[in-house]
Amino acid sequence: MLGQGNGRSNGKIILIGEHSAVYDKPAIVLPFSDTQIYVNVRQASKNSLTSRYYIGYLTDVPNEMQGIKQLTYKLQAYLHTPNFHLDINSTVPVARGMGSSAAVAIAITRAFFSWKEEYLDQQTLLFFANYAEKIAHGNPSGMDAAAASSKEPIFFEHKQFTTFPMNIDAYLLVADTGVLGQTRAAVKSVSQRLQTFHKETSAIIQDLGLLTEQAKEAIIANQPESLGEVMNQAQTNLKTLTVSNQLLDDFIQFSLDNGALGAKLTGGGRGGCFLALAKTKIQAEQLAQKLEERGIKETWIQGLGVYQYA
Ligand SMILES: Nc1ncnc2c1ncn2[C@@H]1O[C@H](COP(=O)(O)OP(=O)(O)O)[C@@H](O)[C@H]1O
Ligand SMILES: C[C@@](O)(CCOP(=O)(O)O)CC(=O)O
Repeated sequence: MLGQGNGRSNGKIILIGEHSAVYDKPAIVLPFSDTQIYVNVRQASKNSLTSRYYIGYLTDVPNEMQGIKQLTYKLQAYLHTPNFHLDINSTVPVARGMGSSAAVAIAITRAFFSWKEEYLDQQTLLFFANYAEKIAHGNPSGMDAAAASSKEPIFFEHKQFTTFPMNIDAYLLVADTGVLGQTRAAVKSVSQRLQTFHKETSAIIQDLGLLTEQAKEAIIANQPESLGEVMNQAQTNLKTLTVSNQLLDDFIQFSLDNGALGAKLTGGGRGGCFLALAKTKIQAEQLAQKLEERGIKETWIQGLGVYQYA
Protein backbone atom coordinates (compact mmCIF):
# COMPACT_ATOMS: atom_id res chain seq x y z
CA MET A 1 0.00 0.00 0.00
CA LEU A 2 1.35 3.40 -1.01
CA GLY A 3 1.48 6.24 1.53
CA GLN A 4 0.00 9.65 0.76
CA GLY A 5 0.95 12.45 -1.61
CA ASN A 6 0.61 16.19 -1.03
CA GLY A 7 0.71 19.15 -3.39
CA ARG A 8 0.22 22.88 -2.99
CA SER A 9 -0.31 25.83 -5.26
CA ASN A 10 -1.66 29.36 -5.15
CA GLY A 11 -3.95 31.63 -7.13
CA LYS A 12 -2.63 34.34 -9.41
CA ILE A 13 -3.47 37.88 -10.41
CA ILE A 14 -3.12 39.04 -13.99
CA LEU A 15 -1.91 42.62 -13.64
CA ILE A 16 -2.23 43.21 -17.37
CA GLY A 17 -2.32 41.19 -20.60
CA GLU A 18 -5.37 38.92 -20.27
CA HIS A 19 -6.93 37.92 -23.58
CA SER A 20 -4.11 39.41 -25.68
CA ALA A 21 -1.87 36.69 -24.13
CA VAL A 22 -3.93 34.10 -26.00
CA TYR A 23 -2.55 35.74 -29.19
CA ASP A 24 1.05 35.54 -28.00
CA LYS A 25 1.25 39.07 -26.59
CA PRO A 26 3.01 39.57 -23.24
CA ALA A 27 1.33 39.60 -19.82
CA ILE A 28 2.40 40.43 -16.26
CA VAL A 29 1.14 37.91 -13.75
CA LEU A 30 1.62 37.81 -9.97
CA PRO A 31 1.41 34.69 -7.84
CA PHE A 32 -1.13 35.44 -5.12
CA SER A 33 -0.22 33.80 -1.84
CA ASP A 34 -3.35 35.01 0.00
CA THR A 35 -5.21 32.28 -1.86
CA GLN A 36 -3.94 28.70 -1.62
CA ILE A 37 -4.81 25.19 -2.77
CA TYR A 38 -3.76 22.01 -0.95
CA VAL A 39 -4.28 18.57 -2.45
CA ASN A 40 -3.88 15.21 -0.74
CA VAL A 41 -3.97 11.94 -2.67
CA ARG A 42 -4.15 8.41 -1.25
CA GLN A 43 -5.10 4.91 -2.34
CA ALA A 44 -8.82 4.03 -2.53
CA SER A 45 -11.06 1.37 -4.06
CA LYS A 46 -12.49 3.75 -6.72
CA ASN A 47 -11.22 7.06 -8.15
CA SER A 48 -12.98 9.75 -6.10
CA LEU A 49 -12.76 13.41 -5.21
CA THR A 50 -13.65 15.58 -2.23
CA SER A 51 -13.65 19.34 -2.63
CA ARG A 52 -15.81 22.15 -1.29
CA TYR A 53 -17.43 22.15 -4.73
CA TYR A 54 -17.83 18.44 -5.37
CA ILE A 55 -17.86 15.18 -3.43
CA GLY A 56 -18.09 11.87 -5.26
CA TYR A 57 -16.66 9.48 -7.81
CA LEU A 58 -14.67 10.91 -10.68
CA THR A 59 -16.80 8.98 -13.15
CA ASP A 60 -19.71 11.28 -12.22
CA VAL A 61 -18.04 14.73 -12.12
CA PRO A 62 -19.91 17.55 -13.88
CA ASN A 63 -18.79 18.79 -17.29
CA GLU A 64 -16.94 21.82 -15.94
CA MET A 65 -14.65 19.47 -14.01
CA GLN A 66 -13.57 17.46 -17.06
CA GLY A 67 -10.13 19.14 -16.97
CA ILE A 68 -9.42 17.76 -13.51
CA LYS A 69 -10.85 14.35 -14.29
CA GLN A 70 -8.80 13.86 -17.47
CA LEU A 71 -5.69 15.18 -15.72
CA THR A 72 -5.96 12.67 -12.88
CA TYR A 73 -6.49 9.80 -15.33
CA LYS A 74 -3.45 10.92 -17.32
CA LEU A 75 -1.35 11.12 -14.14
CA GLN A 76 -2.62 7.71 -13.04
CA ALA A 77 -1.56 6.16 -16.36
CA TYR A 78 1.79 8.03 -16.49
CA LEU A 79 2.80 7.19 -12.93
CA HIS A 80 1.14 3.73 -12.81
CA THR A 81 -0.74 4.54 -9.62
CA PRO A 82 -3.53 2.44 -8.10
CA ASN A 83 -7.04 3.91 -7.72
CA PHE A 84 -7.06 7.02 -5.58
CA HIS A 85 -9.01 9.47 -3.47
CA LEU A 86 -8.22 13.18 -3.94
CA ASP A 87 -8.88 15.74 -1.24
CA ILE A 88 -8.85 19.36 -2.45
CA ASN A 89 -8.81 22.24 0.02
CA SER A 90 -8.83 25.65 -1.54
CA THR A 91 -9.18 29.32 -0.72
CA VAL A 92 -8.84 30.32 -4.38
CA PRO A 93 -12.30 31.51 -5.41
CA VAL A 94 -13.49 29.44 -8.38
CA ALA A 95 -14.10 31.14 -11.73
CA ARG A 96 -13.22 34.66 -10.59
CA GLY A 97 -10.17 35.22 -12.80
CA MET A 98 -7.75 34.06 -10.10
CA GLY A 99 -6.59 31.03 -12.01
CA SER A 100 -8.32 28.43 -9.88
CA SER A 101 -8.32 25.81 -12.63
CA ALA A 102 -4.57 26.14 -13.25
CA ALA A 103 -3.80 26.24 -9.52
CA VAL A 104 -5.79 23.10 -8.85
CA ALA A 105 -4.07 21.35 -11.78
CA ILE A 106 -0.62 22.31 -10.47
CA ALA A 107 -1.45 21.14 -6.92
CA ILE A 108 -2.89 17.83 -8.19
CA THR A 109 0.16 17.15 -10.37
CA ARG A 110 2.50 17.88 -7.45
CA ALA A 111 0.45 15.62 -5.17
CA PHE A 112 0.59 12.67 -7.59
CA PHE A 113 4.36 12.97 -8.12
CA SER A 114 4.95 13.29 -4.37
CA TRP A 115 2.73 10.22 -3.82
CA LYS A 116 4.91 8.14 -6.14
CA GLU A 117 8.09 9.87 -4.83
CA GLU A 118 8.98 10.84 -8.39
CA TYR A 119 11.02 13.95 -9.22
CA LEU A 120 8.90 16.60 -10.97
CA ASP A 121 10.67 19.17 -13.13
CA GLN A 122 9.10 22.49 -14.18
CA GLN A 123 8.56 21.44 -17.80
CA THR A 124 6.67 18.27 -16.83
CA LEU A 125 4.62 20.20 -14.27
CA LEU A 126 3.56 22.75 -16.89
CA PHE A 127 2.86 20.00 -19.44
CA PHE A 128 0.31 18.36 -17.10
CA ALA A 129 -1.20 21.66 -15.90
CA ASN A 130 -1.66 22.93 -19.46
CA TYR A 131 -3.16 19.60 -20.50
CA ALA A 132 -5.94 20.22 -17.92
CA GLU A 133 -6.17 23.91 -18.89
CA LYS A 134 -6.75 23.04 -22.55
CA ILE A 135 -9.76 20.94 -21.57
CA ALA A 136 -11.07 23.60 -19.16
CA HIS A 137 -10.46 26.71 -21.31
CA GLY A 138 -10.25 25.59 -24.91
CA ASN A 139 -7.28 27.73 -25.92
CA PRO A 140 -5.21 28.78 -22.89
CA SER A 141 -2.16 31.02 -23.21
CA GLY A 142 -0.40 28.99 -20.52
CA MET A 143 0.21 32.02 -18.28
CA ASP A 144 -2.09 30.84 -15.46
CA ALA A 145 -0.17 27.60 -15.07
CA ALA A 146 3.18 29.43 -15.35
CA ALA A 147 2.17 31.92 -12.62
CA ALA A 148 0.75 29.23 -10.34
CA SER A 149 4.07 27.39 -10.58
CA SER A 150 6.21 30.50 -9.94
CA LYS A 151 7.23 32.05 -6.64
CA GLU A 152 7.72 35.49 -8.19
CA PRO A 153 5.82 37.88 -10.47
CA ILE A 154 6.40 36.95 -14.10
CA PHE A 155 6.59 38.62 -17.50
CA PHE A 156 4.97 35.95 -19.68
CA GLU A 157 5.72 36.02 -23.41
CA HIS A 158 5.86 33.42 -26.21
CA LYS A 159 5.01 30.64 -23.73
CA GLN A 160 8.15 31.50 -21.70
CA PHE A 161 8.49 33.64 -18.62
CA THR A 162 11.10 35.86 -17.01
CA THR A 163 11.14 37.78 -13.74
CA PHE A 164 11.89 41.49 -13.39
CA PRO A 165 12.43 43.97 -10.50
CA MET A 166 9.16 44.97 -8.83
CA ASN A 167 10.48 48.40 -7.86
CA ILE A 168 7.14 50.10 -7.55
CA ASP A 169 5.75 51.63 -4.35
CA ALA A 170 2.04 50.97 -4.79
CA TYR A 171 -0.72 48.68 -3.57
CA LEU A 172 -3.11 46.56 -5.53
CA LEU A 173 -6.61 46.15 -4.25
CA VAL A 174 -8.13 42.92 -5.55
CA ALA A 175 -11.92 42.90 -5.34
CA ASP A 176 -14.26 39.99 -5.99
CA THR A 177 -17.65 40.98 -7.42
CA GLY A 178 -18.95 37.59 -6.31
CA VAL A 179 -20.28 36.94 -9.81
CA LEU A 180 -18.83 33.99 -11.72
CA GLY A 181 -16.45 34.98 -14.47
CA GLN A 182 -16.81 33.39 -17.90
CA THR A 183 -13.30 32.77 -19.12
CA ARG A 184 -14.14 30.11 -21.70
CA ALA A 185 -17.02 32.08 -23.26
CA ALA A 186 -15.03 35.35 -23.22
CA VAL A 187 -11.98 33.75 -24.89
CA LYS A 188 -14.25 32.25 -27.55
CA SER A 189 -16.01 35.53 -28.20
CA VAL A 190 -12.69 37.38 -28.69
CA SER A 191 -11.71 34.76 -31.25
CA GLN A 192 -15.04 35.23 -33.05
CA ARG A 193 -14.59 39.03 -33.04
CA LEU A 194 -11.17 38.53 -34.53
CA GLN A 195 -12.79 36.78 -37.48
CA THR A 196 -15.70 39.20 -37.88
CA PHE A 197 -13.91 42.51 -37.17
CA HIS A 198 -10.38 41.44 -37.94
CA LYS A 199 -8.62 44.78 -38.40
CA GLU A 200 -10.17 46.52 -35.39
CA THR A 201 -9.75 43.51 -33.05
CA SER A 202 -6.16 42.74 -33.96
CA ALA A 203 -5.29 46.44 -33.42
CA ILE A 204 -6.74 46.21 -29.89
CA ILE A 205 -4.82 43.02 -29.15
CA GLN A 206 -1.65 44.66 -30.44
CA ASP A 207 -2.31 47.70 -28.24
CA LEU A 208 -2.86 45.51 -25.15
CA GLY A 209 0.56 43.97 -25.80
CA LEU A 210 2.18 47.43 -25.98
CA LEU A 211 0.39 48.49 -22.78
CA THR A 212 1.87 45.46 -21.01
CA GLU A 213 5.37 46.59 -22.07
CA GLN A 214 4.56 50.09 -20.75
CA ALA A 215 3.31 48.63 -17.46
CA LYS A 216 6.61 46.80 -17.03
CA GLU A 217 8.54 50.04 -17.66
CA ALA A 218 6.36 51.93 -15.14
CA ILE A 219 7.00 49.24 -12.51
CA ILE A 220 10.76 49.24 -13.07
CA ALA A 221 10.84 53.09 -13.00
CA ASN A 222 8.61 53.25 -9.88
CA GLN A 223 5.90 55.34 -11.54
CA PRO A 224 2.55 54.37 -9.98
CA GLU A 225 0.63 57.12 -11.82
CA SER A 226 1.85 55.83 -15.19
CA LEU A 227 0.97 52.27 -14.23
CA GLY A 228 -2.54 53.42 -13.24
CA GLU A 229 -3.01 55.19 -16.58
CA VAL A 230 -1.85 52.08 -18.46
CA MET A 231 -4.32 49.94 -16.47
CA ASN A 232 -7.15 52.32 -17.44
CA GLN A 233 -6.22 52.11 -21.11
CA ALA A 234 -6.15 48.32 -20.89
CA GLN A 235 -9.64 48.34 -19.37
CA THR A 236 -10.93 50.51 -22.23
CA ASN A 237 -9.57 47.94 -24.69
CA LEU A 238 -11.02 45.01 -22.73
CA LYS A 239 -14.40 46.75 -22.77
CA THR A 240 -14.21 47.11 -26.55
CA LEU A 241 -13.47 43.38 -26.75
CA THR A 242 -16.73 42.94 -24.73
CA VAL A 243 -15.06 40.91 -21.98
CA SER A 244 -16.07 43.32 -19.22
CA ASN A 245 -19.66 43.69 -17.98
CA GLN A 246 -21.83 46.39 -16.42
CA LEU A 247 -21.10 45.35 -12.83
CA LEU A 248 -17.33 45.43 -13.37
CA ASP A 249 -17.59 48.76 -15.23
CA ASP A 250 -19.60 50.33 -12.39
CA PHE A 251 -17.21 49.17 -9.66
CA ILE A 252 -14.18 50.19 -11.71
CA GLN A 253 -15.63 53.70 -12.22
CA PHE A 254 -16.49 53.89 -8.51
CA SER A 255 -12.89 52.99 -7.64
CA LEU A 256 -11.53 55.71 -9.94
CA ASP A 257 -14.00 58.24 -8.49
CA ASN A 258 -12.68 57.31 -5.06
CA GLY A 259 -9.03 57.92 -5.73
CA ALA A 260 -7.70 54.78 -7.45
CA LEU A 261 -4.79 55.55 -9.78
CA GLY A 262 -6.11 52.98 -12.23
CA ALA A 263 -8.51 50.06 -12.30
CA LYS A 264 -9.29 47.14 -14.58
CA LEU A 265 -10.78 43.68 -14.63
CA THR A 266 -8.44 40.75 -14.07
CA GLY A 267 -8.62 37.30 -15.67
CA GLY A 268 -11.15 36.07 -18.19
CA GLY A 269 -13.77 38.72 -17.30
CA ARG A 270 -17.56 39.04 -17.69
CA GLY A 271 -17.63 38.70 -13.91
CA GLY A 272 -15.02 37.72 -11.36
CA CYS A 273 -12.45 40.11 -9.89
CA PHE A 274 -11.07 43.53 -10.69
CA LEU A 275 -7.96 45.44 -9.60
CA ALA A 276 -7.61 49.00 -8.32
CA LEU A 277 -4.19 50.61 -7.86
CA ALA A 278 -3.56 52.77 -4.79
CA LYS A 279 -0.48 54.73 -3.79
CA THR A 280 -0.53 53.75 -0.12
CA LYS A 281 -1.83 50.85 1.92
CA ILE A 282 -4.17 53.17 3.84
CA GLN A 283 -5.73 54.43 0.60
CA ALA A 284 -6.20 50.83 -0.54
CA GLU A 285 -7.83 49.94 2.79
CA GLN A 286 -10.16 52.96 2.63
CA LEU A 287 -11.24 52.04 -0.89
CA ALA A 288 -11.74 48.40 0.14
CA GLN A 289 -14.09 49.52 2.90
CA LYS A 290 -16.11 51.70 0.53
CA LEU A 291 -16.34 48.87 -2.01
CA GLU A 292 -17.49 46.41 0.64
CA GLU A 293 -20.17 48.87 1.77
CA ARG A 294 -21.29 48.97 -1.86
CA GLY A 295 -21.65 45.19 -2.09
CA ILE A 296 -18.22 43.83 -3.05
CA LYS A 297 -17.96 40.28 -1.72
CA GLU A 298 -14.31 40.09 -0.71
CA THR A 299 -11.17 42.22 -1.01
CA TRP A 300 -7.44 41.59 -0.67
CA ILE A 301 -4.58 44.07 -0.58
CA GLN A 302 -1.27 43.18 -2.16
CA GLY A 303 1.82 45.37 -1.90
CA LEU A 304 3.37 45.45 -5.37
CA GLY A 305 6.85 46.62 -4.39
CA VAL A 306 7.06 44.77 -1.11
CA TYR A 307 5.81 41.65 -2.79
CA GLN A 308 5.40 38.71 -0.43
CA TYR A 309 6.36 35.83 -2.66
CA ALA A 310 4.10 32.79 -2.63
N1 LIG B 1 -11.32 23.92 -5.27
C1 LIG B 1 -11.62 23.28 -6.40
N2 LIG B 1 -12.13 22.04 -6.34
C2 LIG B 1 -12.42 21.39 -7.46
N3 LIG B 1 -12.27 21.89 -8.69
C3 LIG B 1 -11.79 23.11 -8.82
C4 LIG B 1 -11.44 23.87 -7.68
N4 LIG B 1 -10.99 25.05 -8.11
C5 LIG B 1 -11.05 25.04 -9.46
N5 LIG B 1 -11.52 23.87 -9.90
C6 LIG B 1 -11.68 23.51 -11.32
O1 LIG B 1 -11.44 24.66 -12.11
C7 LIG B 1 -12.64 25.09 -12.78
C8 LIG B 1 -12.81 26.58 -12.65
O2 LIG B 1 -11.90 27.13 -13.47
P1 LIG B 1 -12.09 28.51 -14.24
O3 LIG B 1 -13.52 28.73 -14.57
O4 LIG B 1 -11.11 28.49 -15.33
O5 LIG B 1 -11.67 29.51 -13.12
P2 LIG B 1 -10.54 30.58 -13.17
O6 LIG B 1 -11.05 31.65 -14.07
O7 LIG B 1 -10.44 31.00 -11.76
O8 LIG B 1 -9.31 29.90 -13.67
C9 LIG B 1 -13.75 24.34 -12.05
O9 LIG B 1 -14.82 24.10 -12.93
C10 LIG B 1 -13.07 23.06 -11.65
O10 LIG B 1 -12.97 22.17 -12.72
C1 LIG C 1 -8.37 35.29 -20.69
C2 LIG C 1 -7.02 34.66 -20.34
O1 LIG C 1 -5.99 35.49 -20.91
C3 LIG C 1 -6.80 34.62 -18.83
C4 LIG C 1 -7.81 33.80 -18.09
O2 LIG C 1 -7.63 33.86 -16.68
P1 LIG C 1 -8.61 33.06 -15.67
O3 LIG C 1 -8.56 31.61 -16.08
O4 LIG C 1 -9.97 33.63 -15.84
O5 LIG C 1 -8.03 33.26 -14.31
C5 LIG C 1 -6.96 33.30 -20.98
C6 LIG C 1 -5.57 32.69 -21.03
O6 LIG C 1 -4.57 33.42 -20.97
O7 LIG C 1 -5.50 31.47 -21.15
